[in-house]
Amino acid sequence: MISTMFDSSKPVLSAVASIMLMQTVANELIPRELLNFVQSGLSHLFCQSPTRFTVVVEEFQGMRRNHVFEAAEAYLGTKATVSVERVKAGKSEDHKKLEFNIDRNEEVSDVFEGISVKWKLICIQVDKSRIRSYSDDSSAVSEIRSYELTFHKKHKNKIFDSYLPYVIEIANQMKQGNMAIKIRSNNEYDDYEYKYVWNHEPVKFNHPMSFNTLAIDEGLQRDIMNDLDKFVSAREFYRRTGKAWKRGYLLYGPPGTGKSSLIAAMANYLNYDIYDLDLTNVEDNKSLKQLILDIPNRSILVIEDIDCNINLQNREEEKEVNGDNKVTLSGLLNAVDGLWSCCGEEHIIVFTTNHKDRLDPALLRPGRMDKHIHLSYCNFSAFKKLVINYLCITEHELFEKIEQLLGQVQVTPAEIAEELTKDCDATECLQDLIESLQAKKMIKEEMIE
Ligand SMILES: Nc1ncnc2c1ncn2[C@@H]1O[C@H](COP(=O)(O)OP(=O)(O)OP(=O)(O)O)[C@@H](O)[C@H]1O
Ligand SMILES: [Mg+2]
Repeated sequence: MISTMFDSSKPVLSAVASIMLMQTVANELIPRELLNFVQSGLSHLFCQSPTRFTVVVEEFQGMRRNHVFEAAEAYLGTKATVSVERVKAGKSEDHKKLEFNIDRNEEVSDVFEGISVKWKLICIQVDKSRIRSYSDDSSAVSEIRSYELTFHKKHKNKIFDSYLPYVIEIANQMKQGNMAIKIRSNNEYDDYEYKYVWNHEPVKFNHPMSFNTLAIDEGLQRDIMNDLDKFVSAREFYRRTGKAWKRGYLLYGPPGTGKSSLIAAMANYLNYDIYDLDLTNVEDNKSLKQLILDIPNRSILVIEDIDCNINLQNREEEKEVNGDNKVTLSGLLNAVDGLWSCCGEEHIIVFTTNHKDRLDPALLRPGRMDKHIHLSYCNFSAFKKLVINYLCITEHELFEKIEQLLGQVQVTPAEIAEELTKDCDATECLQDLIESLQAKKMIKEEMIE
């Protein structure tokens, strides 16, 4: 709840006298905590300058936490470390970084588009037995907290229309950035609904793959990263054009070329949660719709091996083959295209396949998946990246030979990674790799003959 207080311009003597008299009476009759609360409000009212305007942001709206309070708390935490002398620090298991909060009665100054504002955390101690408790547990609040935001009253509109929304937006971004990535899959059977749902307890996504460790062609990597950057900063574009803020990627290529690794790198780069959809656990199109609707903003929906996961190849036949009770390709396309056009924001959809040629043309049509990314066999630039990751070297006399062989045989990054993880020194690893590449080359030559 945000409430506002106008400043009184003139402290009036008689008013003060009345207050003193009331105070004496009140001391006798009113609980001390409530009195403190009233006193603090009154003194504030009389001491402020006539040009100031104050917005009070209370921690609770009825029984619920106030989102503006939470946003202010997160936003001011970062400001506090530079502008006040005492902060509170904390970190929970779900968070990647430390979080800071300002302490009670601390003031934090901020400047927004040339407007100076002041925030203050007001805490009123109360006896738990005398107030309605905000939570059931024994650590129920024993103080009433609120932030007071004070500024020149001529900036009232700007503060309401731009500054407070800005604080909320920044707090949201910080919250997203600080949350550890989670992965969910639809492998939890709901005994009441008789179907699989997203597992309630998400698993922490600890995959270390990043764009620094992913070994793909440098140009391709730059292109993908630019595409992701453009996507996340395009809120205004999507709003203006009325398009759903989502982007679809089709990753295709042989096994072991890094499709799943690229998904992990994307999730780590964007800090998005992963929703790994197993189509074999989806009963019908209706369940699919529900699963997709349940995916929150800033998530990546992954459907791996789309070609062999389910019979999605031929839409003409799908009615006869699947009837109405199964997931069909059009059901999938409608769920992805239709639903997300009206619900949610910042969704990325990734399909992977080893056989792009087996996919229904409806999936490949321009505009369906925004970007088709071909992950292929290892070239020399990708190899050098793998060597840096696995052997921590950037140069070696055997590189020339390897570069030559990589131009002659097809080998996946996964196969090279396997050679480089052998328990031996760099030279031995590279020699073993050369031998295996030469063996591949011989097999290839024999097949041609
Ligand atoms: N481009 C790559 N960069 C770094 N490591 C890679 C790359 N490709 C594969 N690897 C290594 O090989 C392993 C398997 O790769 P990954 O699972 O990403 O392949 P995939 O293309 O998804 O294969 P599949 O088609 O079988 O699902 C990874 O765990 C990683 O160690
Ligand atoms: Mg994979």
